Amino acid sequence: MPLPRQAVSAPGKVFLAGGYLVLDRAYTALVFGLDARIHAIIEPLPTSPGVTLSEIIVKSPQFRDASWTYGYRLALDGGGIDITQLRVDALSELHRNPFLDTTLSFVLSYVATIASPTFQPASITIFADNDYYTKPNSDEPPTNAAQQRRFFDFQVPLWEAHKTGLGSSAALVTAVTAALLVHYLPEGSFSLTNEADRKRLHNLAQAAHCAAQGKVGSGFDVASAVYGSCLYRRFSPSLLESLGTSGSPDFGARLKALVEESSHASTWNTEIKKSAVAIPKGIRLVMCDVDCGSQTPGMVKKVLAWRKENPDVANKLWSELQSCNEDLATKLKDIEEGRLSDYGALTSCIGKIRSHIREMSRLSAVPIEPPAQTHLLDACSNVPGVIGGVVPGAGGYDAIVLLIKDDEQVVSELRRLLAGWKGVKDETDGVTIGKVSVLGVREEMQGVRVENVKQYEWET
Ligand SMILES: Nc1ncnc2c1ncn2[C@@H]1O[C@H](COP(=O)(O)OP(=O)(O)OP(=O)(O)O)[C@@H](O)[C@H]1O
Ligand SMILES: C[C@@](O)(CCOP(=O)(O)O)CC(=O)O
Repeated sequence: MPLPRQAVSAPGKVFLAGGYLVLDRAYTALVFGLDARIHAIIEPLPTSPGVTLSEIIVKSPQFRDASWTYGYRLALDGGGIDITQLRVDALSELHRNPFLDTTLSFVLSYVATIASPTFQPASITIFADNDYYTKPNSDEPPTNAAQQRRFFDFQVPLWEAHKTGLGSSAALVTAVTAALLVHYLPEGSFSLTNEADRKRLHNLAQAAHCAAQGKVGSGFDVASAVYGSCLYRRFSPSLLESLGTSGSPDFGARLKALVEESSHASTWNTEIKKSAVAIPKGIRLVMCDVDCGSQTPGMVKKVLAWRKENPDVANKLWSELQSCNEDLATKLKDIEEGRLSDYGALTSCIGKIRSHIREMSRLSAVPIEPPAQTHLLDACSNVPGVIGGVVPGAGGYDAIVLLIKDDEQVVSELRRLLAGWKGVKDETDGVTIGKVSVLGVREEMQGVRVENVKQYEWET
């Protein structure tokens, strides 16, 4: 019997408070899932009668040249499943997508340890909600049918698309991992609504995402893709140290132990508190995309080097920032649960967070909240109904996030302000921020979920 066509989706994120601090387990992050999701639809790949293929095809139809064909086979010495990207014809170029090939090799290696290591060929289609990438000429009304579809046709290759920083790779890895598990694990042995199974998904997606990135970050983006909005404390990076690379002897067994936490050494100490976060009724998040962009890895390195050289100053500043961040989470919950009604308390809390972040920027000489973003945040904060805003995550010139009264009038006022926004040139680093646009996304509490596959029928 052929396996059914199934779909899952995972949310993007906005990192409201705790950037950099969260790299150290002593601190936490306040992360919100967004209603912009990455969808993965998986189905058997039809083959001619009598033909056996070991092939998985992944397509991203919103982009040009975005089709990846993989062959798979059992590696020697328990090394898991080897994945090889195949050239579909002699003339086509091979465009690698490390997030896909690493995810395939990790998930199939894991499945092979608990089910049959022979996999039926499959096809996976990826759709990303439009706000993950800046729309070309987004101020102009869509001109053709392709651009009016639910999933916009960006008409460029993926590497030319401008990301808006919503965590596309983490949502992609999480959605594809979940789709493969739902498809290949024996019926009844995995469900996205079962807590223990979500944990397995989290562990596997974190391991694959870190391997694809070639570094172990805090993992907040994969955690929010799996669990949605949460207060997050990272796992110890040493957990992943002994995993080794896919294909190395006994990789499959080590991966299984890590995913299933079968020993003390492979038990994840991640903390996810969903009950500690809320965006109260009457308030919403708004993201404004700044068409510029920063180099997060370089910024992280510099901030960490500054902290290492100045531990006393840095730790004092980080403790103060942590308590402001905790205060913000508490105040949001207090409003949500009726213990506080004054949004002014949130405004002052956000003001304190920003002033600590600017101090960290100054001391580390890293443009976390650079003057151009200060100018933008201040102007937005003066719009009636805007409670306050920050540079999310690593900061820089990527985007800003605002907490506002949940009222269309406030969004319209913001759009009016930003339509004529002229960034000032930053004297320190010479950067002028480009166009700023309000994205359509807002917060969402729910993490990864199964989707009704019928909704994509007219897209594929
Ligand atoms: N729609 C898609 N289809 C296939 N692969 C995608 C898609 N969107 C993103 N990716 C993969 O994710 C990579 C982008 O990941 P990266 O970590 O650089 O960005 P991000 O996660 O969106 O950024 P940020 O952490 O700033 O939010 C792409 O190069 C590609 O490999
Ligand atoms: C700086 C850091 O704390 C956050 C980076 O966040 P973002 O990719 O800018 O959303 C790094 C990390 O947590 O891995």
